[in-house]
Amino acid sequence: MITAKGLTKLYDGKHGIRNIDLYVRKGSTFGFLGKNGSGKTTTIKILIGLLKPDSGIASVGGYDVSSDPMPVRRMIGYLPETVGLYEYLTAFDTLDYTARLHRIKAGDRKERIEHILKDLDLYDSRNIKIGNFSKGMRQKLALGRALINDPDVLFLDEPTSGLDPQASRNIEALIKDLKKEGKTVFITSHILSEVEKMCDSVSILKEGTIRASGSMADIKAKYSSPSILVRVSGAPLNAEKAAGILVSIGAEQVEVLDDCVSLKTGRPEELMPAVNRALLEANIPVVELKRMEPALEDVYFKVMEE
Ligand SMILES: Nc1ncnc2c1ncn2[C@@H]1O[C@H](COP(=O)(O)OP(=O)(O)OP(=O)(O)O)[C@@H](O)[C@H]1O
Repeated sequence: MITAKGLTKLYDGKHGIRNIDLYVRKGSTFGFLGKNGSGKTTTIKILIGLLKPDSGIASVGGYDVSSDPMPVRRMIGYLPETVGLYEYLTAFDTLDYTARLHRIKAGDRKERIEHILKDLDLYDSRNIKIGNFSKGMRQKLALGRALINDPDVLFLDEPTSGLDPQASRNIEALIKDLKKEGKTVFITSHILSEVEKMCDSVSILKEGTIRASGSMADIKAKYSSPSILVRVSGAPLNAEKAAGILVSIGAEQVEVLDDCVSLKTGRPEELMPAVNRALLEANIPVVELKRMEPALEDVYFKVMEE
């Protein structure tokens, strides 16, 4: 649905993006990760036709973004990183204004706007001026604006940035619903736990180039490994003691976390009986012993270190 080949855009011969290749499957949710200034917004702006690349090609829904921008514009919705809303307009009028810009017919406009306001849980606030809206309400309304033309593809630049946990969770749920409706969603975010829950695949940018890409499962398998978590009683002394014992039986990357010891291993099932046995022999009571899956955060920091 979204493809990019060799996208390069340098602002001053140095900063920007270099040779970006992307592929986002129709109906999937894609996470685009990277530090501040790594080039996420630049890439999004090129993909939606707001910025011309120095070289490379991008297409959305099979249409070349540079040479065929109109069908691309019709099929996309964009939530910018910085949301600009008119403070003196109401929520309804904000969406009405955007609907008119999209030339949505007068007869369809009211129904479409009300449908979106209900979906976003903003219907009761439809006649309130934006100047009185909280940050979470503004973000939801901006998302509503991006949805007004019922786009097949959504580009969301940091959709939950600066929101409280409840507002973030609401946006997250909305994004999951969009995926269920079959929409393709391209998200940038610094909140890795959210990306992990929402996205099917990710690319990680560093200094303008992609350093890692793949499905969530593939990228975790490539850049991280599962771990074993052992909770012992009698912490902290026993936890420290347990860590020493685990190192002595050949465990790697052993870490003490309060009353738990974590160790990374590519073969947790094989190692778990040996861990249990060694701690029992040392008279350290094991309260819990379980396999932990790698987190996207582990992958991200590993890629950043390389
Ligand atoms: N209009 C511009 N003129 C000059 N340099 C720019 C411009 N826009 C972006 N840059 C530079 O290009 C690089 C990439 O910026 P970009 O905004 O794409 O990063 P980002 O990953 O979206 O960052 P953030 O996470 O902070 O939003 C940065 O070094 C930035 O300073």
